[in-house]
Amino acid sequence: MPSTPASAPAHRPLPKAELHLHIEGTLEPGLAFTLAERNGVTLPYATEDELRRAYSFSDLQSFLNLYYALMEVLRTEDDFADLAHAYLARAKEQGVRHAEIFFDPQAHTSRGVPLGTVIRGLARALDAAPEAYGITTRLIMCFLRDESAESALATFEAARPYLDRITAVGLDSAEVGHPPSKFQEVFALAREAGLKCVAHAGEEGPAAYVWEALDLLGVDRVDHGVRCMEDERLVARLVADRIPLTVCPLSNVRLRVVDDLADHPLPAMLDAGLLVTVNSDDPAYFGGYADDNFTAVRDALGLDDATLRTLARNSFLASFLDEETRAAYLKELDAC
Ligand SMILES: Nc1ncnc2[nH]cnc12
Ligand SMILES: [Zn+2]
Repeated sequence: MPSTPASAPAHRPLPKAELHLHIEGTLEPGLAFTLAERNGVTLPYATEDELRRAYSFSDLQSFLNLYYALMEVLRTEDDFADLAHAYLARAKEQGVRHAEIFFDPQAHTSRGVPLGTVIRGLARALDAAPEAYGITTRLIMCFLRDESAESALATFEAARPYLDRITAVGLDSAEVGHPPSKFQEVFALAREAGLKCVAHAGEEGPAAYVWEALDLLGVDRVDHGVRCMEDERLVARLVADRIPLTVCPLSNVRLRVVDDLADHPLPAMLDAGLLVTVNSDDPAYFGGYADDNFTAVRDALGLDDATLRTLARNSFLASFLDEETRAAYLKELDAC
């Protein structure tokens, strides 16, 4: 059972950017019960402990089933603002200076929660973040790949009034059987609108999906991407084009993408020259936030301080920050 750290790391964490973080995946059991009570929702678990005992996953789908079910408690603008505030407070303790945050609009609109409620609630917390937590943020709107291409297109059209709040579009949810090619049209529209593009690819799905994300969706970053290591030509392409990969080590263990953290391909990915970053994915479910992932790979893989610094540096290099802010964060890292 995951044990979410109750307090800040004992050491002083390196300044870093979090680039792969689903805001809905930061819903801790305590907040889930608070919101359930506030909104008159009955959860199918009697206590927080009972809920935590459900956090034992056999694959991505088994996690997604619980992830979508718990979203039932998120109903109002205040709920989304509280969720984001809770994440930002944790992120600050973990040395996160910049966060590029995914949200899943279709998982809310399909339950009758208007898109504007989701975006306004999140935006309220993110607008307060520089002053309240010393964290800059961006929002990334993800399409659920196990929903239809038409649903993604309708979601993008509904989001047009809010595009000034959105930096990029992404692609997540159940990967196998839902290749990036299914979403070519909506990604083309997003690029036309000036948005950046990212996609989950090569988590459970094959290296071929990473090729499609690059060639058909024109992604600026690949989320997860660990299975690129099965295709030498693909690794060469990712290295040559300096395409960042947002790797999530604790997630990969919990969702059985790797058997054990000690077997994680992260060191081989770094050795291959890939622009790798370390991130937390759904930290409430996978047992750790950003710095917990850094600490876990340090301990399991024997990474030295220089390598951890490279990972922190990569996180800023791979971000969608403007050059001036990026340079300021890199300077802060160098001085740390
Ligand atoms: N690890 C993951 N992979 C795909 N979709 C997700 N949605 C939330 N977490 C995810
Ligand atoms: Zn993810």
